[in-house]
Amino acid sequence: MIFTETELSGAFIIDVDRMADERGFFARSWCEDEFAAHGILMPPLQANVSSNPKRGTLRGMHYQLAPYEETKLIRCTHGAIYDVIVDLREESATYGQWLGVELTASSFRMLFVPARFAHGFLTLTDNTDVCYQVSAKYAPGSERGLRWNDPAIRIQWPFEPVLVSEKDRHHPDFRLMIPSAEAQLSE
Ligand SMILES: Cc1cn([C@H]2C[C@H](O)[C@@H](COP(=O)(O)OP(=O)(O)O[C@H]3O[C@@H](C)C(=O)[C@@H](O)[C@H]3O)O2)c(=O)[nH]c1=O
Repeated sequence: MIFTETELSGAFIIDVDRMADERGFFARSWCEDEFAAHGILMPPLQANVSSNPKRGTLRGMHYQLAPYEETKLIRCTHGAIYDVIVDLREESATYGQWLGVELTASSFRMLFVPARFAHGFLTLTDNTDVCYQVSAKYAPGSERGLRWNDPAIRIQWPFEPVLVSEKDRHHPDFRLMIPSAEAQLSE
């Protein structure tokens, strides 16, 4: 696999390393050793599939609180998505910043989402399927979300979504943690 770290540390774009022959190609899409070599320890505890008949469907932006923080490995298996993550690690130099990556079924490209990031996607075509493995179990009481159009984050989506769940339309305003005056003075 070919790992490219993004400007949000710990988040990787991962391309498959194709071994082609007359039948097509073979490639790994996950490998414990290769992930560990990039500092990623990700026991896949659950794998999910998300089917989206309509272009413009938006799911997100989701995360789970400790101790159920999840890493996720996202892949589009039919159609195309604009996949977005937001760094929610308060101690991070890129806290509050977002990153968007187009993932298409034909590119086989994946996005690795570190723990303590919000994640969501917008479907770019009809009949888009997304498969992803996650490193923690589903913990409904620890689920949190921020709105796709939260003014504190200002994600630039390629176009306005046409279908967003009731839950995702009503996530509360996100409050960026402002470093304390004391911490700012000591910088
Ligand atoms: C995520 C999840 C949902 N569910 C149930 C809850 C609900 O009845 C139904 C649909 O749930 P949601 O509306 O939360 O589904 P969805 O909006 O597709 O949620 C997903 O969005 C993407 C962007 C992510 O990153 C995922 O981690 C996950 O949060 O499925 C489970 O049973 N297990 C799960 O792991």
